[in-house]
Amino acid sequence: MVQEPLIELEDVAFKYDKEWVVEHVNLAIHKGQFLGLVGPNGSGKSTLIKLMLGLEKPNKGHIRLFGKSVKKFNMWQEIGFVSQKANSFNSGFPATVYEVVRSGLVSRMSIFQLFNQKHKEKVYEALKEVEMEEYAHYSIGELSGGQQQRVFIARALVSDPSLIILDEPTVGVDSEHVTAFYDLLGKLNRERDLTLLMVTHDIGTITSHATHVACMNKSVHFHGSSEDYHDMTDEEMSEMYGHSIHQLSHNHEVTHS
Ligand SMILES: Nc1ncnc2c1ncn2[C@@H]1O[C@H](COP(=O)(O)OP(=O)(O)OP(=O)(O)O)[C@@H](O)[C@H]1O
Repeated sequence: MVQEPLIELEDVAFKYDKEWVVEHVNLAIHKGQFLGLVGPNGSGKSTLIKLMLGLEKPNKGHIRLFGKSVKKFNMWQEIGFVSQKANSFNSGFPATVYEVVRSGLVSRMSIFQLFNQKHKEKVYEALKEVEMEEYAHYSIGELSGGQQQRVFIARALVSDPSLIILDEPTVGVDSEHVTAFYDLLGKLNRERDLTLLMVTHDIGTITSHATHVACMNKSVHFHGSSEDYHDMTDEEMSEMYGHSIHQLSHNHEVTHS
């Protein structure tokens, strides 16, 4: 039996005002995939994520999560979200790493439930998965950008989601820690069978970690395996990214002109 996609977009279009920012998007993300969503600035990637999370409503088309229309979807504990703004705490922010991760459990609990020993174990399990156990009692603001993002992955993991969506999570992460961050995501994808959707500008890095790549510029111009993405010609790449971007080399590192 073919499994239903965890996320499915069918001919989705959206505009904030008069101009369409997302057009004719068809995209399916299946269980076990690690999909990198790339595209130039302003190409609609974050908007697409907002549509998937039900934060904006499409003007046209259909969005299904776990086989259900996003309008009726209520299993939000199945979807974790890590944003690019997560790592912006200053050093005085009054929460420990433990408290930040534990807050990921709140949506699962009724207001009458108290945090118990089981919840404590779950928090430590999640911290262990991101190799941040020994930082449990540090203030979140004391940590580096890369460490804070690991804590936010733990916060997303603590409610045992099937899917985590990340919107440019490496913004603010030192370049020497970016690879380790991608390695962690790759490990969670393979060993925990966690499905990942990640918006990123790190075109070179994402293709060596993600199983699939989707490139968008209002609509999706390419969606396939990372291997197929590597096989694209320079002409196909330039066409997709438009004239404001020059391809520097065939490993798909691009720069803006
Ligand atoms: N709240 C909003 N109201 C009006 N227009 C918006 C809003 N948010 C985004 N836009 C516009 O929609 C278009 C798509 O923006 P979006 O942030 O989705 O692109 P993006 O691909 O995520 O960009 P980036 O890579 O720079 O983060 C842009 O032209 C942007 O200016």
